[in-house]
Amino acid sequence: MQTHHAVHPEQAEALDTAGLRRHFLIERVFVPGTIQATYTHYDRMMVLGVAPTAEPLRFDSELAAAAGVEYLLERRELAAINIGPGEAEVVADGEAFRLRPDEALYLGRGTRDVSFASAEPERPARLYGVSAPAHASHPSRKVTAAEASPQPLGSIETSNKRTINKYIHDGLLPTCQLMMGLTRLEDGSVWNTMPPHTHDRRMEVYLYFEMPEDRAVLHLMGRPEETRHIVVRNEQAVISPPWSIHSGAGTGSYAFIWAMAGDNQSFADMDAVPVGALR
Ligand SMILES: O=C[C@H](O)[C@@H](O)CC(=O)C(=O)O
Ligand SMILES: [Zn+2]
Repeated sequence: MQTHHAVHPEQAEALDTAGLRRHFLIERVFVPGTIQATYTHYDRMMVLGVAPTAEPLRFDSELAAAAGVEYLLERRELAAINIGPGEAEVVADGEAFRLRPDEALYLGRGTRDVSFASAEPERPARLYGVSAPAHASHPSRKVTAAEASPQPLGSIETSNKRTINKYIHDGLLPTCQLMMGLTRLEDGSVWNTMPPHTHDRRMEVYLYFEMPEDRAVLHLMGRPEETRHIVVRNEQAVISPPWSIHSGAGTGSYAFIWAMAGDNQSFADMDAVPVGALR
């Protein structure tokens, strides 16, 4: 398990490229046949890359130990989206969920025994998950792509034509903290979240994916008046501290999964930053 501590903006502004990458980039989210875990001290959000091959995978005791409990979800909730290519079979306390690519799963606090399998090991599933502390137990459930109410956003003129899908949010199902969605850019569109925003009340993590190996996203972070960039490649995640913008331009199109935890669950609670205010 990797640990990422919380960084003050004054420290971040003094970092070089390697330092920014060490603190904010999760370089290897998926390793076939394993569960990769990153513990962040931003709202204690955990980032999980679950990549079952022939054998089902379970959370090991190291993860529960990191949270100081007997089993990982004893005092936590979890949300995950299957990024494919194959279907996933998740069994949570005896309840089976089959997830096609672009389907999500929410597991409530108190879910003790969870196993993740690929329905066809030669076409494995990969589940990208986030977990945050939870004060109450809400029902576990699957969320389909249609339920995520795809919403078109942006335009060709501003190179940001994309569809935002909201999978985990309070309009659809109750969670304690977690919000999660998937935004997919159209061919030829490269910008996400420009004009950018901050939301000091919630941290956010982006997983960039659906990119060929030679593609990159120049992810923008930092206080609006002190921006920096991190070059992010396929299936890498980047942590956005509460004081930071989180935006990016790709050398081609891509998709990204955004996930948040913190003080409120109102998607519209953002502090917009006009382009003219960026430095
Ligand atoms: O706080 C919300 C997030 O930053 C994302 O939802 C932004 C996003 O999906 C997009 O602009 O496409
Ligand atoms: Zn945001």
